[in-house]
Amino acid sequence: MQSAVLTEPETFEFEERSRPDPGPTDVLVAVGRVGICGSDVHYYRHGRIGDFVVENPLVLGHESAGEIVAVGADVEDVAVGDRVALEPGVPCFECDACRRGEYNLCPDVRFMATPPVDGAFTEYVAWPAEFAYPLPENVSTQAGALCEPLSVGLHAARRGNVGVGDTVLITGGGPIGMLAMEAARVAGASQIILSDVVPEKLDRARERGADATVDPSQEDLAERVADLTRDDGVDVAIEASGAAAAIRSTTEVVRQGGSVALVGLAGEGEIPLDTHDIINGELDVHGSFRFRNTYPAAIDLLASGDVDVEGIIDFEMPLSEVTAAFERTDDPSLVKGMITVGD
Ligand SMILES: NC(=O)c1ccc[n+]([C@@H]2O[C@H](COP(=O)([O-])OP(=O)(O)OC[C@H]3O[C@@H](n4cnc5c(N)ncnc54)[C@H](O)[C@@H]3O)[C@@H](O)[C@H]2O)c1
Ligand SMILES: C[C@@H](O)[C@H](N)C(=O)O
Repeated sequence: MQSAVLTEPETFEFEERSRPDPGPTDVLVAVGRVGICGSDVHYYRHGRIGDFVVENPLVLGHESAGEIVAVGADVEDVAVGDRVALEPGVPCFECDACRRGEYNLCPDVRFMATPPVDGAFTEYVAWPAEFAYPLPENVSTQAGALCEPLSVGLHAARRGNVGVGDTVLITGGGPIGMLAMEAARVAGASQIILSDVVPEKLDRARERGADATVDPSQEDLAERVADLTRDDGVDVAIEASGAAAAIRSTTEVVRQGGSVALVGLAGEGEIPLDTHDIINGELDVHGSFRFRNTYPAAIDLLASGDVDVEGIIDFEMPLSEVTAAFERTDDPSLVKGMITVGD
């Protein structure tokens, strides 16, 4: 099978590898679609994300879906021919985090496209059947692949305790912010404000249902939020930009007793937050790391049509053009690129 392998920064090489053999509890999936995530682009450009360093050739891509072509001897719940979305993080099931049910926090998680675990820019992937979720007929393979960033959004909305009638500010209109918006809406938010510094992202957010948008490079975010909320502040802020200024602003724009979900990763880990705002206002500030128990909900929401993920896709390109596709993601007006593998 053909695999696109990152051999050094900004270099994909195509390698002919043998198809993996599924273990007894695995499925073998013919990959159909793989989204390009910001972390893939970061590994491509820099060869590392923090402590995760690409020391050996690595297959990127962790937003994937495809069709099962073989199953291990002990697999019962899925079958050859099923189209499935692959949840990319497989935890150990033994550590304290796993036992608490917080399997996204498992220190031994094997997460696709995170060194040294290969991802899905390849023709076939063998993956535990438990982490392969069948897609109903009306959910496309593209949408199946985007269950992954949708899951990040769903987890953020859960971590931020978004509830019925809430006003929610989402900072950042990349794929995570756009899909956090979908998640906030289905969690019951009645007013969603999205901020970004790229005008096309703001247009896109309004087209996708944002009630108001703010460009913090052109106007004062806290003032706009005050205007939009009768000086109250938002109930929940979901930070999905990773920009230091946006992270800092979260505690200023949330109402007393409101909550903040921090998703975006800043280049620098330490960002000053106003602890007086947090203490005096009894703000709940939550980290939101990847996701847990979201794929079934994501697929149900896609099948019912309650959320849209396909509308964030700007382009699809074949695996053979993976380098050009990665280069194209530099355009800040684009939200999501996708790789087509196979037919
Ligand atoms: N916590 C997690 O589990 C998790 C998972 C996936 C991604 N992330 C992180 O979430 C963030 C968003 O991911 P993405 O893929 O959507 O990234 P992205 O880079 O595509 O989107 C970020 C958006 O933020 C905008 N932005 C920049 N400065 C801003 C500001 N001051 N105010 C508002 N918006 C601003 C950018 O224009 C861009 O549209 C990244 O930091 C990423 O590393 C975290
Ligand atoms: C969660 C996933 O999308 C993210 N890029 C990560 O590697 O953590």
